[in-house]
Amino acid sequence: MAQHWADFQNEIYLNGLTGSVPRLPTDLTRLEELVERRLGPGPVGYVAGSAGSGSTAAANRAALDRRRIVPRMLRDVHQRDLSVEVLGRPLPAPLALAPVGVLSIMHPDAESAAARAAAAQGVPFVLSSASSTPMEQVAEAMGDAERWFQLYWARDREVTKSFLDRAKAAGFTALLVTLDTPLLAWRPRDLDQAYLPFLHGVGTANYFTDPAFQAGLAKPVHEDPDAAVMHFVGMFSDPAKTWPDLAFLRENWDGPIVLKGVLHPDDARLAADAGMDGVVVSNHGGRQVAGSVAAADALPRVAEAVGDRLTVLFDSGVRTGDDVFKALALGAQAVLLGRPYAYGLGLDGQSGVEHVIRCLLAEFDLTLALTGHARPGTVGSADLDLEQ
Ligand SMILES: Cc1cc2nc3c(=O)[nH]c(=O)nc-3n(C[C@H](O)[C@H](O)[C@H](O)COP(=O)(O)O)c2cc1C
Ligand SMILES: O=C(O)C(=O)c1ccccc1
Repeated sequence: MAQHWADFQNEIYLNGLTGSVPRLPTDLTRLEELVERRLGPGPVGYVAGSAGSGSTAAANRAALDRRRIVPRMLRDVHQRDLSVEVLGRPLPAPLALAPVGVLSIMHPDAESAAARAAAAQGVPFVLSSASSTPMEQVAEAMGDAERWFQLYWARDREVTKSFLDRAKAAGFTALLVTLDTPLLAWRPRDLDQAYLPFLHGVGTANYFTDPAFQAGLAKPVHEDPDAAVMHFVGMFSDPAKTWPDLAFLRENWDGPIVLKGVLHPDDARLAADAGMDGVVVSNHGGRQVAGSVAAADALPRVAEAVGDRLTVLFDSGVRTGDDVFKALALGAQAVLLGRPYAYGLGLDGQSGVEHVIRCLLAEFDLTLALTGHARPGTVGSADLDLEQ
């Protein structure tokens, strides 16, 4: 598999011989501006936006930028292998695509295109509960790649049970339960543009096709779609949940369960005590708590607390191959990527997402090589400058 990313490096480099530039930039931080030009301010505002005045999203970047890598020399890096084991399964690289809801605002093929891209590159795709396409349909697009399902833990127990049953039947193996969104945060960019896609029914496909959800409606969805949307808004998450409630999920899901949105080491310990298999250290890409600790600052503290008991994954702010490297050095086993692949989707559908995955992993592969590593497993805190 390592060869695969190296082939892409060669392909992009050899373009230089013929002067043919890549279809999309290889610096993934440039995609947001391009997609804004293509799709306008509404959809991009929703994806790029974050909580409050954006301080958490900025802190996520600052915490990654602040860490500096100290490269080592003469360590035989001519052959590299990016593969890792996560939740007991082999992955070709320490990367998965994060659950991103409402993807049809970026591209009509939405989650199916992103899932096909992930499958083509062999990386897991985490399907959001709030997808624009029903989970059964996306699962069909996923081929042999790992299928992970993100659960918004609904107020209605019957809907949660139905989602778990459907996800199981559709071949999803791991469950990521998002804890940081009991309510949607104050997001001025969306409020000021009056752009809230789910109020128009985008991202409700799993709910509107669900018999348990339908049972809670006075009239069928097609007879009163506005009432169905309001029902979704009121029940998709539940601010009354507490730690003992996790027993219900543990009883109703056979595969690994990972809690997404853990930032405090004590919460990570509670996750382990509740029989969970992992955590995603994440602040939802800065979209939930304005003023929150940067995810990369929380990561080493969580890894220190539970790294020997739980799988520790990371997201929020990853944009480059060296960010992936830094996350591993801070204690993550793999990272999830959010906005950049949504922008790739907006610019060029499935191939745009594939471009993003290939660029990120080609750059990560080079970062490994240039810092003296032949595989991700040897990366650790000794690779970072302790002064930072
Ligand atoms: C437009 C958008 C929608 C999202 N929807 C979900 C979702 O449905 N479920 C979820 O757990 N996280 C969701 N997230 C958060 C991502 O899973 C992830 O935590 C975040 O995007 C990572 O940060 P990054 O975008 O800086 O990579 C969403 C993020 C964005 C940008
Ligand atoms: O926008 C988000 O961050 C998110 O998680 C979400 C929640 C509900 C519907 C769509 C997206």
